[in-house]
Amino acid sequence: MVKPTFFYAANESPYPTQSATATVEFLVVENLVKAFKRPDGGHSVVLDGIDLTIGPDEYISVIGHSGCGKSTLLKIIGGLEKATSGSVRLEGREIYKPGSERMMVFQQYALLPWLTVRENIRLAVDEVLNHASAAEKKQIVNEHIAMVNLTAAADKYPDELSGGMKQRVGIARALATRPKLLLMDEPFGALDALTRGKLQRQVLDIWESHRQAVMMITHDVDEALYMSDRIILMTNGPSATIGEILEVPFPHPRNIQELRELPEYYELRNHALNFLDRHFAQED
Ligand SMILES: Nc1ncnc2c1ncn2[C@@H]1O[C@H](COP(=O)(O)OP(=O)(O)OP(=O)(O)O)[C@@H](O)[C@H]1O
Repeated sequence: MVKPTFFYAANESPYPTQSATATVEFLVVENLVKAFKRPDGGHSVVLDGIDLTIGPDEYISVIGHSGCGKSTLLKIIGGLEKATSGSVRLEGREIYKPGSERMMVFQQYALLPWLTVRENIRLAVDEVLNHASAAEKKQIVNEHIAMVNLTAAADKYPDELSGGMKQRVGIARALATRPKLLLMDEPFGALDALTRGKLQRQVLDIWESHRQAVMMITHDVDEALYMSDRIILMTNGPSATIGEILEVPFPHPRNIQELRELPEYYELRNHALNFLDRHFAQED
């Protein structure tokens, strides 16, 4: 795929406009269309021709204006929603229902309130890693509780936890089942700036040491630049598609303060913000 040069004339953008090809094909989305039935009997086309290829250890962010279809795309990849046409293949196999190799983390934590932190994570591990021994499962649960710094809160119930702690449980729960693909829908969206920064760092630490494919929806360009390898910029709905894909060339592990010193960081940031402004203006 085309590498950004960072300095280009306005009409000579080096960024691809429709599709991206990762070096190794892991997840392949091809000509994906999603239409919802309207109450008047007609159809609203939400996603119109999404083409995307993601590698097995890539961190991808998806950005676009509210309502353009980001969550719908994530749900189709998660198997929670069916495509109207087109295909989604994971390691060559068509996706048509949820599967344990794909785990989702939502903005609202979706924890079971009558179970403790440990029990919430254990339940998911029991469901997915059913061939592991009891001792192995216990170790996996403890390891993931420690990864997100929740050992001291392991026996607390969700309503005894802060929002950031609940989100850490949701992330630990998803990671503990060892999915090949982690799908996160605005995972830090409900958190205050300080908690958000800490949790972004924790998720990056985990990902940098246990690489897997991640697809994360965010509204925050800085978050996308800090965390991901590529940023998918969606056009506005209806009939949204991929407008551009930005490659983020900074090596991991990343340091947010160092990134903020780089002119390239601001080139990419401005490019993404200008893309969003342009599309917002078109909608008006
Ligand atoms: N089950 C459904 N039935 C009908 N329309 C739906 C359904 N789910 C989503 N939509 C519509 O599809 C469009 C895209 O919704 P979606 O939630 O995917 O957008 P989004 O980009 O994730 O938005 P946001 O950033 O606000 O979360 C919206 O117009 C929404 O109303």
